[in-house]
Amino acid sequence: MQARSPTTAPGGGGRLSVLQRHLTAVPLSGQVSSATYAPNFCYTLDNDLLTTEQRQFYEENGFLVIKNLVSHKDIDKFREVFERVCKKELTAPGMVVMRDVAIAKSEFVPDQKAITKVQDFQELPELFEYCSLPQIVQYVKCFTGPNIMSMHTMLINKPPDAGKKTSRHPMHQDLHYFPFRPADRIVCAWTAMERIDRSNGCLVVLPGTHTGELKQHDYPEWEGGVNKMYHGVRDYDPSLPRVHLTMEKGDTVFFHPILIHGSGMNRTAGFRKAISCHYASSDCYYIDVKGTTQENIEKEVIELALKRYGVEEILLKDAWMAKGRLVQGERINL
Ligand SMILES: CCCC(=O)SCCNC(=O)CCNC(=O)[C@H](O)C(C)(C)COP(=O)(O)OP(=O)(O)OC[C@H]1O[C@@H](n2cnc3c(N)ncnc32)[C@H](O)[C@@H]1OP(=O)(O)O
Ligand SMILES: Nc1ncnc2c1ncn2[C@@H]1O[C@H](COP(=O)(O)OP(=O)(O)OP(=O)(O)O)[C@@H](O)[C@H]1O
Ligand SMILES: O=C(O)CCC(=O)C(=O)O
Ligand SMILES: [Fe+2]
Ligand SMILES: [Mg+2]
Repeated sequence: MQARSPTTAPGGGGRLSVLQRHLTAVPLSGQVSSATYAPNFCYTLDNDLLTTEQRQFYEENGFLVIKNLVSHKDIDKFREVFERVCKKELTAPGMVVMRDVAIAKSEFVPDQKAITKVQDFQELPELFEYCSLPQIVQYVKCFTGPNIMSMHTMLINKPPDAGKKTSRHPMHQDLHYFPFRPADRIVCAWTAMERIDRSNGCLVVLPGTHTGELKQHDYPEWEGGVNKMYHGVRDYDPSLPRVHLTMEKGDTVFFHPILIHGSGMNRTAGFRKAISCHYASSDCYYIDVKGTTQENIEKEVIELALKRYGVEEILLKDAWMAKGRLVQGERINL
């Protein structure tokens, strides 16, 4: 097992509580020397899986790519299930099948290929299997701790751009959608279902932005239209370095919910596929987003719930409470 050496936390300020937490840190199994403590780590928890270098990388950058984590066999299975969902051979309560706005608002008769994403598949065991894969969950635990809930599930099928650049996903922070905290105990696992690079719209991240605050999000002013609820960060420093994550089939990136990220347009003829799950520690607690920057997304979710299910008087947190599922450990608050 590797010894954890102290490292410098990014961002600087606001680390007092983190420090206090680590002053009472438990030594890692088998070792009692001070080298086993990680006094300045706050975005990762002590664990037996990540190397010091991997922990340090996530602490500083807010993401970590693990190569070849999901087998091609599993991915091929998820792809087949997705195709059956598109053909309406499979369905599940709460699952949302979404078309790209350019297709949804055109005269084009949509076939199965018109689907841009399937969301909330927590009741479809054939896809939810992804969220329970032991090799994913063991990494998730390094960020959330042992009580793990899946909160948000997506299979993204980024279509060939219809010419209006609507296949892009604007730069955003996932925490904008989440009425639960603390942010550091939330993590997304996102697995490439094929080779993904700049040509088909890979993930683009602004390393280190996870140390910042949740920012105001609105619809970007894009001429060609924007997909429903694809809010973007109103303003971020455009001079910040961006990293394009080229990934091979099965590679998985774990990232922090405050990390600013998006994805580019798909310039190829293929449908770029990725599957993802956002996890949170069940120790997280719900917050009231009234009076915060998240009020605008709550309003849209409430409107949609009314339109789709006829439900009134719900809060953003009620929607999340309904779709969260325990993956490991004990369900505590969420
Ligand atoms: C960490 C989380 C990050 C994220 O998840 S960000 C993205 C979150 N986005 C969502 O959750 C949206 C999920 N999608 C949906 O709820 C539905 O697909 C959506 C957009 C409401 C459409 O619902 P359906 O009833 O299935 O579709 P429909 O064909 O009957 O159309 C109803 C009205 O909606 C419009 N629509 C359909 N797809 C759209 C799209 N992609 N973007 C914008 N508008 C869209 C459609 O044109 C129609 O509008 P109208 O009523 O004719 O004015
Ligand atoms: N005009 C724009 N306004 C807002 N966001 C944009 C704009 N153009 C691109 N983006 C967003 O920036 C991110 C990455 O875009 P970027 O231009 O770096 O990559 P790309 O379009 O995939 O590839 P390339 O740079 O090779 O054209 C995506 O999230 C995309 O949605
Ligand atoms: O383009 C993608 O696959 C990522 C989309 C994304 O970041 C999101 O849905 O939150
Ligand atoms: Fe995102
Ligand atoms: Mg571009």
